[in-house]
Amino acid sequence: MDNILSTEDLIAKSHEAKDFAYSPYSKFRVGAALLTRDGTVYTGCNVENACLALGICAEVVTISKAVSEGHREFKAIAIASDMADNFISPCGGCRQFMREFGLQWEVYMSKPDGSFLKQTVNDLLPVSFGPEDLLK
Ligand SMILES: O=c1ccn([C@H]2C[C@H](O)[C@@H](CO)O2)c(=O)[nH]1
Ligand SMILES: [Zn+2]
Repeated sequence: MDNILSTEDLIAKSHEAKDFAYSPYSKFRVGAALLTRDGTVYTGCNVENACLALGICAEVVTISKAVSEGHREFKAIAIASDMADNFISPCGGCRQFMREFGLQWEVYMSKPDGSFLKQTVNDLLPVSFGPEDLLK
C-alpha cells in the first residue's frame, strides 16, 4: 500500500468496526475495513440471525457496501477479531467473495494488538474459479 492510508490505520478501522458486530449467538465479533483503489474506506461487521444459517460475515457485508456504492476495484481489506493468539482468517465463502473482484489485492489478517499477516487473495484461494471463466 502507498500513500492513501497506512496498513496500520486500515487495521485500526477494522477493529473499530468490530464494535458494531451483531453476534449474539456465536459471541464472536469480526470487523473489516476495505480500501478501494480510489482511496475510499468502507467498514463492516458480522451480522448474525436467529435463523442461524442466515448470518453473514464481516467481509461480505463490507465488500457489499462498497460494491453497492459503485466500487469494484480494491487495494486491501483488513480483518479483525478478538482472538489474541490467532490471526482472524476469512472463511472459504469470503475468499470466493473477495476473488470475484480480483486476485492481486491484499488481505490483512490481524490481532487486537495490531499485528498482522498479509496475503493476497490469490494466496488465500489458489487455482480458483472466477468471473473470467464465465464472462467469455
Ligand atoms: O473471517 C470471518 C470469520 C468468521 N466470521 C463470523 C461468522 C459468524 O458470525 C462468526 C463465527 O463464525 O464470525 C466473520 O465474519 N468473518
Ligand atoms: Zn466468511
